[in-house]
Amino acid sequence: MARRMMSRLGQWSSYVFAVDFDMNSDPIYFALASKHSERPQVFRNVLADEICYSLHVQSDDKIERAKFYGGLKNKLSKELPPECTILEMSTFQPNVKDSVIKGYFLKDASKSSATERVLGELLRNDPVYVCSYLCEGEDRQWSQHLWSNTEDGWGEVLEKYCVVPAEKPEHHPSTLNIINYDVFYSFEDAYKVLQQCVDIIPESKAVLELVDQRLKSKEKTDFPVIVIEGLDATGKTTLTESLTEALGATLLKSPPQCLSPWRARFDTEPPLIRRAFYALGNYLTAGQIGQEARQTPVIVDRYWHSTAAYAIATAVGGKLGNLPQAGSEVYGWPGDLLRPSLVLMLSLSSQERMRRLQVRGQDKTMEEEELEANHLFRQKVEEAYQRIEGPACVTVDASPSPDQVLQQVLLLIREKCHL
Ligand SMILES: Nc1ncnc2c1ncn2[C@@H]1O[C@H](COP(=O)(O)OP(=O)(O)OP(=O)(O)O)[C@@H](O)[C@H]1O
Ligand SMILES: Nc1nc2c(ncn2[C@H]2C[C@H](O)[C@@H](COP(=O)(O)OP(=O)(O)O)O2)c(=O)[nH]1
Repeated sequence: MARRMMSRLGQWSSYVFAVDFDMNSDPIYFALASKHSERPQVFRNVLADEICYSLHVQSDDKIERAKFYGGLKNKLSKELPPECTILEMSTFQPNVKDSVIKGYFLKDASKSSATERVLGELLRNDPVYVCSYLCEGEDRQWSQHLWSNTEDGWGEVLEKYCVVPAEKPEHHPSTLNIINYDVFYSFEDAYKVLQQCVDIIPESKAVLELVDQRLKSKEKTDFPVIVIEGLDATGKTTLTESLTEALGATLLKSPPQCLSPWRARFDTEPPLIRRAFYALGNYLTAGQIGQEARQTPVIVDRYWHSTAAYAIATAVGGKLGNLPQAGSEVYGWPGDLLRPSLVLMLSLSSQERMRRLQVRGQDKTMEEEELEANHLFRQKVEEAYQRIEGPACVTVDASPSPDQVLQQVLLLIREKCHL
């Protein structure tokens, strides 16, 4: 396995390695070469005399890659010495979609053999991991050595490459694998992921059986379909309930009630599997919308915008500016997913939203924790919401009283949906 991954420099000369030393700045980019092209400052300014390792998950099966990578950080944090810093790392071909291999860069200041022992154990037990050792030679040049493991520990150096600085690519590596890894743009693509999970996640079978019985949704609906979107505690539940009453509408939500028994289970899975679950939830809801919109207007509490916005914001590392540009295909609407008549996005100041979260007092979901703790994540979710098209969302100020928000929204619906 290790040989296959790093067999020939030719295969790797087109790859770049990105290491996130700091969440709020660009990664450090470096490449491998057969000889040093210039004195690489690439690490001088970030590494003292630590020993560094790069650890990748290399498998042709994307479910296996997702599962191994999903559990790896936890494993490393538990087993490595505390002086060993674990940094996100991507190996990719600049601007080549689907080319990203995710891994970790370990800066080991522990001055002990514990790190090598843990990595050796990892490589012996799971051949899906590939590990390299980076060091600075006497000539003060950096090189990367692919290590194989043998029964009694680290084996001989398999391949040695020179580490040289690499240009910052046009697109942040985390944007290269969004399609069909973080966001699914067809029923088929999402369905296939859960089909491949049946052996490792038994609950997938029950979800697929429900999805197989879903109602087929039509392109056009007889009555308007209005989706209410927004961050947690912006007032979606309050508004959707009063709106349903005011319009004599049917209230639906995504993921639909029938998936509730499995939601918490899939929330613990890596993005590839979790987002496929939510995508299938949207298709189930679409079938219900199609049926209900024959008799009444339909109000939906979260739908495609939530699925795509949270997935994109979670996938894209680093700064807000790393999000794919507006107009990118990642913000497109799935061609086979029912389109609503109107999507309203409730907008609220952070302070008022936090106040409402506290007042509500419910447990916070993992993503709510993230939204609260991480201003940058929240900004990315809000920005991604705004960039999604087909239809785009219309922003509504949710800070007035519940009744004033309701009146404002009824006016908008009358204007846009002629209700
Ligand atoms: N317009 C409003 N003004 C003041 N408080 C509000 C308003 N709308 C909702 N609230 C209160 O804010 C809290 C959150 O509201 P709600 O549960 O409707 O938000 P939500 O968007 O559905 O949250 P989540 O997405 O996390 O379920 C509740 O305590 C609710 O009573
Ligand atoms: N509904 C929905 N929620 C999603 C999706 N992807 C991520 N989330 C996050 C958003 C929220 O932080 C969290 C809870 O969503 P919610 O639908 O408001 O849950 P609930 O609290 O109403 O049951 O899940 C998604 O695809 N759909």
